[in-house]
Amino acid sequence: MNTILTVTNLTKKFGPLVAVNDLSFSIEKGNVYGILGPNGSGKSTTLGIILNVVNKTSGSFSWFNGETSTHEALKKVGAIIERPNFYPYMTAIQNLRLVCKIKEVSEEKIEEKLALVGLLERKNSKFRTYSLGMKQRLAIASALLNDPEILILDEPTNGLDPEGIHQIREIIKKIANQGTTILLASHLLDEVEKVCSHVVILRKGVKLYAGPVDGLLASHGYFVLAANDQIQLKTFLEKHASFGKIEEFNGLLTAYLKEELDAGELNKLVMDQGILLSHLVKRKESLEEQFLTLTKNRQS
Ligand SMILES: Nc1ncnc2c1ncn2[C@@H]1O[C@H](COP(=O)(O)OP(=O)(O)OP(=O)(O)O)[C@@H](O)[C@H]1O
Repeated sequence: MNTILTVTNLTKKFGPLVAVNDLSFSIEKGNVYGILGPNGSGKSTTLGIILNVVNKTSGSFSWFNGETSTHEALKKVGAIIERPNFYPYMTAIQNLRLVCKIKEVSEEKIEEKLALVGLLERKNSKFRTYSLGMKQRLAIASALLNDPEILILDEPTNGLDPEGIHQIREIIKKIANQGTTILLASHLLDEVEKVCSHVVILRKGVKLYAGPVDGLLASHGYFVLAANDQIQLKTFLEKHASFGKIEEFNGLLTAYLKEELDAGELNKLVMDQGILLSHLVKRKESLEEQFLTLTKNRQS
């Protein structure tokens, strides 16, 4: 594995408030990571610490297996953690030339990066004439000028309209497909579900889950059922090893699976018991439902 970042037992306190609480996770090359959590869960603070703009209280983090100093490592990191800020009366291309001078990188990638974010045709327009979405896309182009190993984005679609949101998400996917590792903070479940391969879920600075988005989605799901003899059906399901919790609501039984079982197999199993189903639907919990379950179970 090619590890880009390792965070170990990271804690940040602001006075009595623990903004990040004993957080550990790692980032491997080529994946798209989301840090997901509601407002105030510690996402921006975590990004600030790994980018050396916020001091940690305890714990550690190490870039690229600790092969270089953090200062050197951060030259291989592209980050947008604030609202895009460029000179309003300068054009996109003039602004990016200035960024190249400041970052001491060559200007040769400017047009390529403007094309990547769909701004090549507007390269000679002044920054002040840009929409918020265009400003955000210019910020992404700017962060990519030195072909960083990893791109870090804090709430990249905040404040954008649906079209702007869609454009940014498509650009993030395109950048990821070119092999750049991405870490983004978001409070939007569907954003993480649509864009990320991996997720770290935070609540009040505490990690609730870290791993593949698919892993979180790979619960075995549940059946919603009704039968001619509901009591017999419930008794059968309670005894069957494939099922965990069984709930009854509005004349329907919800039976949560502990292992894979498809609807056809279940139908046959209950028919063999002489039970006739009048309702049979198999569903999976959405990421949102799983997220709510996770956070509900940990309420302090
Ligand atoms: N400089 C600071 N001084 C005091 N408290 C702070 C400071 N920065 C952040 N906090 C607090 O730390 C907690 C985590 O904030 P953080 O901004 O990291 O959360 P977040 O998940 O990024 O949320 P948001 O999306 O709202 O920014 C919050 O309770 C916040 O009020």
